[in-house]
Amino acid sequence: MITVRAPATSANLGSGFDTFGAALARPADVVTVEKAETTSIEVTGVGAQYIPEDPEKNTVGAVVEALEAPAAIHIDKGVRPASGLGSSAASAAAAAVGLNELYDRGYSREELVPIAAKGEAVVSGVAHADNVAPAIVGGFTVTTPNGTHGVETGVPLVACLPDVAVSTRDARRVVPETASMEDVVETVGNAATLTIGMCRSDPELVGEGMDDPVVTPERARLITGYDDVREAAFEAGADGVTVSGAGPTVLAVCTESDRRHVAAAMVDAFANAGIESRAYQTRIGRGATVL
Ligand SMILES: Nc1ncnc2c1ncn2[C@@H]1O[C@H](COP(=O)(O)OP(=O)(O)O)[C@@H](O)[C@H]1O
Ligand SMILES: N[C@@H](CCOP(=O)(O)O)C(=O)O
Repeated sequence: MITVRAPATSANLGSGFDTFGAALARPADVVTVEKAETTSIEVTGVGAQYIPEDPEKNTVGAVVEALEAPAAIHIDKGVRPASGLGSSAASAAAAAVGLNELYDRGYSREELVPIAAKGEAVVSGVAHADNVAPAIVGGFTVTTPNGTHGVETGVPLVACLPDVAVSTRDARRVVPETASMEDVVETVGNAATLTIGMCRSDPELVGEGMDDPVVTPERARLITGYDDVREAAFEAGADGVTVSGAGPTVLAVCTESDRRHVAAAMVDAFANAGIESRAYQTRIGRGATVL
């Protein structure tokens, strides 16, 4: 029997749609896998009532199939589903790492990324790998069809999760199909700035590179109170604010000394908009860990 903890993740980080991702030090899913003749899945924890135990519908089922690794699987959810915090990816990433070891398949962490991404196609229709990559590899990751590259960093973050659900499948429908050259140039500049910021563990530079004129404005419309929460976070000292993944979590980057104030300001702003929320005071952390 093998138990793996895989972290929540924040994808896109504004300027890196379907490409950038960051592992969060908390929260996380804990997945236990044990060899079995046929696959069974049991889910407990946060939002378990909304998660299918049918292997055809759960993200870990696609991983079992890809690795040809039938197992009795227990998922203890720490990452709420439909959160924008890579909930579906956390389970898939933990299962990929656990089953690879259980069946001695010999894949490297980077090689497990496209395998775990097959689970994302089950829930959102697209095998986007920007959540599973940091959940498996850790740190800040850049994932393209050529593979995943990551850097370790401990940049402080606040992930403020409002008490509403946004499904990634629905939120992908509002993504524009085209962008102007002006917007492309701005996005490339911001993405490059953010990447240098991550390499230097510099929250100010990361925040400067988080803006995106194409996808985020459309996604933000799906989150009641977004503009006020963003403004409140900046007033409390945040260096950058964006939608985490497909939302509804709002992600802020800041210095460690400002993190508590930023978290409180974001929760207050959501409350003023009539929405309860929970702010995770966290940082960029490690990928999946075998316990
Ligand atoms: N192991 C799993 N963990 C979380 N959600 C899962 C899992 N398997 C299937 N799902 C489904 O995936 C959807 C949540 O995924 P998604 O919309 O991508 O949100 P998130 O941003 O939290 O990953 C829900 O409909 C949920 O039932
Ligand atoms: N790039 C994807 C990321 C979805 O992240 P999630 O945490 O909301 O599942 C997208 O933006 O659709």
